[in-house]
Amino acid sequence: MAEDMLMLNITNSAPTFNMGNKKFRSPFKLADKWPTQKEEPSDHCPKSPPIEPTEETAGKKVLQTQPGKRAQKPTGPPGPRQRSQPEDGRGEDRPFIKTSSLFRNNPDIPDIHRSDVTQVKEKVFTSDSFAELELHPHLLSTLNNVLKVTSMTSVQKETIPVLLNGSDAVVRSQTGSGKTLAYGIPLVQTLQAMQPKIKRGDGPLAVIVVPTRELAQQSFQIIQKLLKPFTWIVPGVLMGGEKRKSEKARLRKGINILISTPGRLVDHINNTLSIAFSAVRWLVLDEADRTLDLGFEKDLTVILNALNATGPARQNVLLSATLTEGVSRLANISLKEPVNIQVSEHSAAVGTTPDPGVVTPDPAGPGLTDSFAVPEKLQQHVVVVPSKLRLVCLAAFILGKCKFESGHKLIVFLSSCEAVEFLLSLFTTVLCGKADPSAPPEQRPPLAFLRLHGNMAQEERTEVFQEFSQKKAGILLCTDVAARGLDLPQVTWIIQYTPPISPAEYVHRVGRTARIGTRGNSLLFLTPSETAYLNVLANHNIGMSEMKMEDILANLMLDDRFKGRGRWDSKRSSGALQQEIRERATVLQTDFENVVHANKDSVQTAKKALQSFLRAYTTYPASAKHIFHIRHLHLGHAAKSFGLRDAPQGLSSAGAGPRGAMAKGREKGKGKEKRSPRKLSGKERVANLMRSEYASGAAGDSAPKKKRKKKKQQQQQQQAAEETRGRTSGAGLTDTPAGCPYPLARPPPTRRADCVPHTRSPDRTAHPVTAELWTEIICAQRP
Ligand SMILES: Nc1ncnc2c1ncn2[C@@H]1O[C@H](COP(=O)(O)OP(=O)(O)OP(=O)(O)O)[C@@H](O)[C@H]1O
Repeated sequence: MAEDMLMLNITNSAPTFNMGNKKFRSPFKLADKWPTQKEEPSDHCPKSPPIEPTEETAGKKVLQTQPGKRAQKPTGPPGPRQRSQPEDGRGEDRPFIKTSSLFRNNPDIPDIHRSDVTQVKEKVFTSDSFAELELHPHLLSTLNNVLKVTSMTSVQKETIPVLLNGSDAVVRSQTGSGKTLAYGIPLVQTLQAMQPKIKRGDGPLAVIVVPTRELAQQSFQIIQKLLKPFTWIVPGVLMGGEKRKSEKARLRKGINILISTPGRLVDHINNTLSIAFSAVRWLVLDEADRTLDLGFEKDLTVILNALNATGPARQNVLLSATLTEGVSRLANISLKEPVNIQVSEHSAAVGTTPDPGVVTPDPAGPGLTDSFAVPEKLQQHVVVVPSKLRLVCLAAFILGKCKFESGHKLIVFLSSCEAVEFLLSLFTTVLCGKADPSAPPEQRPPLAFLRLHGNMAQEERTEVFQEFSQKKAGILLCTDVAARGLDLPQVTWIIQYTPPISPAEYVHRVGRTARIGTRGNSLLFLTPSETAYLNVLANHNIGMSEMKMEDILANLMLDDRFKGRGRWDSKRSSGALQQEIRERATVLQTDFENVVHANKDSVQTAKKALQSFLRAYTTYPASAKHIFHIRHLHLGHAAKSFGLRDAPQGLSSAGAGPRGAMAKGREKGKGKEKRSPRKLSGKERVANLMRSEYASGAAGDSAPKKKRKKKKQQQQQQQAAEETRGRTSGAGLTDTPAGCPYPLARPPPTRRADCVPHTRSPDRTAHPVTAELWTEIICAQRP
């Protein structure tokens, strides 16, 4: 990545800047960041040697300046000017900082017109009170006094009577609409009324399966509150990361409402003798589309086998904000005459104005029947940012919201655990800096960064989850492990720094804000080559307005730590302002690069983060490959968004980066003998990508290969035995309806669970599987 290079000389002033009615003084002297030439260079900030004025490298111009010399005027679109010595002579003893131009050689940003998508609407609240239901008076008072809810939400009004009636149900309603209570209330009402009274020793009467540990904890807490007056019913949570031994002890004592992640439940089914499902009357699959995903297919099959083997008639409930018709249809044929509950009005016709540039549904998309409702008070935005500018743009947005405004709580979604760790460390170092004790408190709101991803120890995950829940302001950097179900109060902004793997995941991510009728905002980052994704979202009735990158970068004008040449004042032209913004962005990028290149370890961390980003980029489903293809990425520009000055070498070995892809192509072309790995079939590819940090923490997830193989063999034997039991007990397989994913009422087809490789995706979360693909997989596996 031989970009045009600039030499910057950073002045050591701490000026003030006026914007509107805000006046800010930089809390830092820039000398805090860059030592003078007289100082010993620290690890953090290597001394830059004087550089020759101009050189040509690999056919590309490299511009450099020397103190007091004006840089050669660049051609092409305006970039940040070279830094010359300030006229007042300040900063003469500063070293020059080498940085490549951020604003050159970027792809054009296409015009995005306001979309003409009509959003699917859902009314959150009804005027009906819980008192209208015939609930136990203690349950009613718990709702009013402990949970502080009096009137029902729409989904609760529709769902509770159906479930109290004993029917199976498939429930779809928007995020944050109260689905947990929609199943929780009838569940508790039914169980408390059972005669003879439930005893702890009866074991599980209800099994609630949720995809993540945090959601398991959250659901457990809500059920626990509902059970307050009914002390004889014992709830319990089983989840990866917790001590199996203590879970086994709790299972031995008895758990009546069992909440679990799929993998950990399977772990106990396989290894805990005291787990018995003979009394189970309820099965709830929350976030059912995720749980029915191929990633959890094997786990769910084991769970259903165990439940079907001994249990009595059972009520099944499937819930999600994104149960597509395909998933519901497949569930319908497995459930016993389920009632389909869908709160949204499905009238929303999507305009198809043929103007060029207008975001319209993709005709090749899944069809309008798969439209998703998003909260009405959610303001959705998109910003198109060239790769090179992504890092500074995200930083500028965070600074704008969390440093110069107060009361903002942000969740930033990234595609890999490594990227989360990397950005946490980089932002903490560069953006937080040292607090200025002399600044008034309102001018230095804390930039509190937290992180949440699947590679963290469970204790820490729990701590972070609770800490962020209680915080009034802060930034949570996370992977999709936080995308589903989590009810984190007062989140004001959802930032999708890397686009979601599917429109459904988009809906769940943005659903962490604007919950239960409150206001919220979301911002989706796309690169110029990814803007077609807006059409895909439009196809699901998701529309948004554009935010300009320049407006986000303008937040840097509030932060004099990243001051440019120091000549700009508010009276000068807008061109000068734009110039200053660009200079500040360059200063900030330089700062990032200096931190990254401070030592070998930090460079290595950045490379790892880049590599994981590239790997995650290869996991978009085939249907989205025309938008998110690794070949569309410019490796050098992507590297810059990880604070790397150049495209790193050697990524090709992972086969992940564009170079990897290109290298393969070259090898092929030269007719080298080295054979490329066998091309995976669509099914294999999807299955390989399935496993992720959604995984349960079951032993198999982290066990070495040999151990996993042994475990797999054991599971196969066990399964074969279970199947034999199923056949002999008359639970025939032959009448399973065609296309049925999970015969919830009877055991699944022979050895189906063995057909799909059970591997972890490196960083990405599981792909949602389309109904068609699902049917294809299931049918292909039929004996
Ligand atoms: N009837 C009600 N009145 C007021 N608040 C409610 C009511 N029901 C639920 N809530 C609150 O709404 C919030 C969201 O509820 P919940 O987490 O169950 O939503 P959800 O539909 O499951 O969301 P997601 O699809 O994201 O999982 C919670 O804080 C819950 O306490």
